[in-house]
Amino acid sequence: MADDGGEEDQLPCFGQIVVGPPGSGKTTFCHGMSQYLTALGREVAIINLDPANHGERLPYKPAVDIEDLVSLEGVMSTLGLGPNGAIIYSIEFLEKNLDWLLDKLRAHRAKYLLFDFPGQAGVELFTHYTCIQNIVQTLQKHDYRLTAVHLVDAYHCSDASRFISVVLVSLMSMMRLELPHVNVLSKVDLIEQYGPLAFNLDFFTECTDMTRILDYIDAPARGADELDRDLQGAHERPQGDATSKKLSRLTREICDVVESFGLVSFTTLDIQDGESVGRVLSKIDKANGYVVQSAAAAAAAQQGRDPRAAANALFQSAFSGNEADYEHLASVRERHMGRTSGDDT
Ligand SMILES: Nc1nc2c(ncn2[C@@H]2O[C@H](COP(=O)(O)OP(=O)(O)OP(=O)(O)O)[C@@H](O)[C@H]2O)c(=O)[nH]1
Repeated sequence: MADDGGEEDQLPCFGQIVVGPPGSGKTTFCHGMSQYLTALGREVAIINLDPANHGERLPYKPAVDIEDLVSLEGVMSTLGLGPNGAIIYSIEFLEKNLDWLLDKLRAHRAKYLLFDFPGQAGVELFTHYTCIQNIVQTLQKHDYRLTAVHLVDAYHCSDASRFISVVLVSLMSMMRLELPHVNVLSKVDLIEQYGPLAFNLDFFTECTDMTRILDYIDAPARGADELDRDLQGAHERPQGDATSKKLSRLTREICDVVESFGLVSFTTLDIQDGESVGRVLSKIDKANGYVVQSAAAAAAAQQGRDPRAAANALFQSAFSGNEADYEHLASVRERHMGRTSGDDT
């Protein structure tokens, strides 16, 4: 069934695996990204692999829906599992029935695919189970060229401990999925609401100097001046107990691990801002090679004056070059952060 190798199976198929913690904006991203891609002239199919996502929770109409294979409510009532256990069971059930998915996808091979993965139970699914890895590897074997898009709510920048945790989860998802990877700080339009950040936004997007954030543990939403005052006061206070010393050593080690891999960095996203979505897409296209394929197609179609190929070629030239990233970060700071960031690094 799955390995028949019809003619359409010979063509590579491009897409995105959208992952991230619960509420990070995955479903909204799939919906917004599909609208953006459609406007660019790409035909899109959204594949809903989150069994908890159905009915009114879904803003888009999925081309393939895991609900047609396994019902979350059915699993919960039949096996007496809670929501997390039922999601894990459902994804493992999908892994065992991958032919079902491959068959469903066959009708959409000519389209650009967006896979909406579950967030609930998401961390366990990556750390303790191999089902998502196996699903992704099988798709790759069938020439699905995918970029993992890992969304993290920008809210986590407002607290040092939380930020270290999400960076670690991002690193882990990069290592476990083994896909081209784009990490995204979502909902950046809300960042000003969380109060002053300890550092400029570039600190959180680049993640190159993680150990500097250690001083801000348990000191959320305070600027550098305020923190300096507190740290001076701390010298006069008795040292913390053995547990907190161990905890702070562990946190330092985690930061060292993240830094020494040198893999994690983020790009920012406001899903309602087309320019912001376009920047994220340009990174995704570079990561999975779509940009190369589409350039070749554009060149081939130029003689035939295919308008879709021309639009894609225009898109590429508009979003090539790293200078644009710096300009974009500056514009995010100006629009959404005002003077809320601290240390001017
Ligand atoms: N302001 C703002 N809100 C956003 C953005 N992206 C998502 N949201 C909101 O964040 C909430 C959660 O978004 P979802 O798309 O449901 O998140 P999810 O990751 O799919 O959630 P789970 O399926 O529970 O894992 C919704 O209320 C969205 O409207 C954004 O860029 N800006």
